[in-house]
Amino acid sequence: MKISTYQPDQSGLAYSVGTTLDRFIKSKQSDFPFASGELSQLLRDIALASKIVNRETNRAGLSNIGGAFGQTNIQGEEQQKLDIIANIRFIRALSKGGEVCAIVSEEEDAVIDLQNKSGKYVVAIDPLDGSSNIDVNISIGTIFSIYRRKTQVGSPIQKEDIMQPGTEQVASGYVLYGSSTMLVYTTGFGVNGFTYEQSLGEFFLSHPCIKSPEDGQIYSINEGTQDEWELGIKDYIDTCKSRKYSARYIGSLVADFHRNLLKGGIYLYPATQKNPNGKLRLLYEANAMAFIAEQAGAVATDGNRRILEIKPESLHQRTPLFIGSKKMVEEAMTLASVSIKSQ
Ligand SMILES: O=P(O)(O)OC[C@H]1O[C@](O)(COP(=O)(O)O)[C@@H](O)[C@@H]1O
Ligand SMILES: [Mg+2]
Ligand SMILES: [Mg+2]
Repeated sequence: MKISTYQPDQSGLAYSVGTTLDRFIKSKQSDFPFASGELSQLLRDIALASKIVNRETNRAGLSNIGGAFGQTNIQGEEQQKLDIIANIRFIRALSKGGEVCAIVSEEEDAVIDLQNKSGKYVVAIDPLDGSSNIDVNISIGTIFSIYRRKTQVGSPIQKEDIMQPGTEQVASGYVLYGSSTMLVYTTGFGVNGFTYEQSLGEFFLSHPCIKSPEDGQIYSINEGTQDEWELGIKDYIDTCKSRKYSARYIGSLVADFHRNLLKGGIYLYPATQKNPNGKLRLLYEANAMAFIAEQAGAVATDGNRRILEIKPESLHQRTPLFIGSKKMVEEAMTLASVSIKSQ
């Protein structure tokens, strides 16, 4: 009887592509000396909710879940039905999972206190990112930030549990509902991407140890607001154009960020007259992406400082966001500061 010894994947990567998310989370627990499995469970809860939202987005055109919901959120934005559905699905999964004590959501005016006496974690979430693209079958996403609460577990939720700078995140990530569905996250030990295999209902490791190129030739900005940009931003975009860089703007932060993270590029959403503090929200958009960016060797700033160092003052506060390849963001910021000095 012939016996051949199994030759495991020779890629030399710590984790062979094809590892399930579950196994990966389990194996990464060793990164945390005092790990008790709660963060792992929380990541699984987010993955579960994203599978359900993925199903809803895939069939949005078939069922009556496309279109507006007929009410606006605290930011005055018209909520889409899928915004509401995603919000409900994630809140339900996080509350059922039992690891979370409070949730900050783009679609909720106030902090949701889950009355969970044993929950250690606070989650800030953008249940559906890129809402303007929902009904036109363009990539959309979900963005999440995870913090450990600061006050005693079981005690009433305090401001200090919620208003934490991005440097305090224990994990962050996003789900991209695109031509394929991906979950990309970090726990502070690098960035890994998982692709959803619909027929098996599993996320598989497809992009281990993501590193963002230091430089790139892609810029992502809504040029429709260029008359309102600071001089330096205009100069930088003109420089990109003079170098024949590619303009790529999907209008979904998750999708624009993901492309630029892998290929090299910069996403810019500066202050405008309509959004004097920028458009993106610090707690559940900018912080999560900034943590991922920095863990992948990229950069995220509001024009003056690291996004992660901003001390939050209000739940839905906005911030200008310049995020992407190190050399590109640094150059954009240099031009911006030069123009400010010359004014
Ligand atoms: O339409 P604009 O002004 O270019 O803004 C697009 C940006 O706004 C957002 O849609 C805001 O996120 P939401 O869709 O979650 O509100 C980002 O995804 C996107 O990058
Ligand atoms: Mg968003
Ligand atoms: Mg949203």
